[in-house]
Amino acid sequence: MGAEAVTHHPAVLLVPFPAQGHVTPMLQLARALAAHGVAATVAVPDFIHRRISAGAGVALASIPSGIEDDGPGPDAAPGFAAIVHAMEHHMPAHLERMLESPPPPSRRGPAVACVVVDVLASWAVPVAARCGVPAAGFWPAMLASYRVVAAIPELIERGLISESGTPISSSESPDGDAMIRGLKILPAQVELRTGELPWLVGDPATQRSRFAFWLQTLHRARGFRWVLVNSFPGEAGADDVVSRLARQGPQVLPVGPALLSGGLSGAAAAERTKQQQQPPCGGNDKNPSMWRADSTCIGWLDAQRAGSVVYVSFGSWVGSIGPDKVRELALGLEATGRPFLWALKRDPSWRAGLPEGFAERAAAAGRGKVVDWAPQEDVLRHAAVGCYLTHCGWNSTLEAVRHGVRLLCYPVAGDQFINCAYITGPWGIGLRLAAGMTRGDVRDGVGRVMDEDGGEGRRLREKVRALRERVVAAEARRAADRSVGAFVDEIRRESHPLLMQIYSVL
Ligand SMILES: O=c1ccn([C@@H]2O[C@H](COP(=O)(O)OP(=O)(O)O[C@H]3O[C@H](CO)[C@@H](O)[C@H](O)[C@H]3O)[C@@H](O)[C@H]2O)c(=O)[nH]1
Repeated sequence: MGAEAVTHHPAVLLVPFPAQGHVTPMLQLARALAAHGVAATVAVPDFIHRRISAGAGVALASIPSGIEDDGPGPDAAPGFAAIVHAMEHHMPAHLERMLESPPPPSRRGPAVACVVVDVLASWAVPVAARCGVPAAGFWPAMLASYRVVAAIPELIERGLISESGTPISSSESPDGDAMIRGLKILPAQVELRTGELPWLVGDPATQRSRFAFWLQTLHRARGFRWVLVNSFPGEAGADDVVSRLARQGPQVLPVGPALLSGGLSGAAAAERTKQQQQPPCGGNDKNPSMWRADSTCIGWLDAQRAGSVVYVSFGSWVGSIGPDKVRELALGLEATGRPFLWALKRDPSWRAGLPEGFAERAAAAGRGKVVDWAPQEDVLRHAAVGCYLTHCGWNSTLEAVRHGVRLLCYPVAGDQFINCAYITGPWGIGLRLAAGMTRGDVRDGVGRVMDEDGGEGRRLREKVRALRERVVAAEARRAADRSVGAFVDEIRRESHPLLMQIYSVL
């Protein structure tokens, strides 16, 4: 059987975790790889495949998941347990068939030189190993949060957490909220409590199962030759973290600014950098969204004063903060007297807390707008937006930095506490709301972030603009581009004409 000649364009199959905050950066990574001559295919579960397009230069493949598509809005997204079940029990056989089936001659594609697996989609690592294809990890979040997860064995060994991930009280911290700073896992100026570790989500049973998920992920991550991280040089302590991790295992390659530039290299990146240095409102990057964004948002923003609007969103994949907090947030927004745009899922667990007639009242007064799903990148680049009240998801954080928007943080789960610690600590680009969030906290927090007279708001704005300059700077982009290039060179060297083949269309 004569295999079709393998060109010098190695084929890479990318497998994201199926949530918006993971699919978006994986598509950006695919574009960055394509810009380096890679034939990139992103393989997503069927229920996502139906909703998105990959963009020029990148192919999209569908993996049957066994998950029913329940509806058009973000409220219909499957939960963590359903996703894990599909990933562990339904999708592996399909991926294996994809990697192993000899394609018909008419649909033959190039050999798969590498499978790039979202660290949270570690189910694909054993599949790649069975098929003899090397695996690289992709961490779509900050390097620091990767480091905290990678430190789980150390945290257990030092007695800070139990074998099931629960924080342990000690004489130094009787409440069990010991600072992990002393372990130098994070830079000294970043404060994270053990109660804010990424697996402590939900009730104790959920926390234990999340921790078991992480242990399994860490075990499988040993199969990675490289880990590509969606970080950037402005991340305090990043160099130290990279060298610590390199001593432990896979080569860590920070590729963040390349993703921010949408996968451009060379002259194109330089041109984009010039555009980015214009005031916000300039760019035109598409954020491939799983749901249709409310098209009236931008017109509404056009009618608001520059820097006057509070944008509120808790991302795509965060459990509800509960009706009481939603209510306090709504009343707090009203109490600010400022216009607001709130992306709030139609899911009853989020909407139940809204005071009766809240959205209608705000709309009638021309003061506020509540939508299911906003065109977030376009919103954040709009001159009317002066503050983003955020859950601190990593993509949202990057997007706010990219467009120079100050943050008011209400982290809810996972890596969001770590991101928040950077935002409010070393970067100084936002403030944090108290966990007990009352309407007064919201009113005062928004007031402080947007205050121009007292200086606090001005200081935050200067800091976010300075960070933005560092992140979009040509040198930062070149560094990320070099990381992507080095990775592509390695897989190009290692790829072999007789490696497995995949369907070119799948
Ligand atoms: O109305 C909306 C709301 C969100 N978005 C987009 O959705 C993405 C949300 O991503 P992110 O801010 O990272 O939040 P999540 O989707 O909740 O992401 C999950 O994955 C991230 C990456 O691992 C983690 O940092 C988060 O904590 C985790 O909740 C961003 O690109 C937003 O622009 C919209 O387009 N419209």
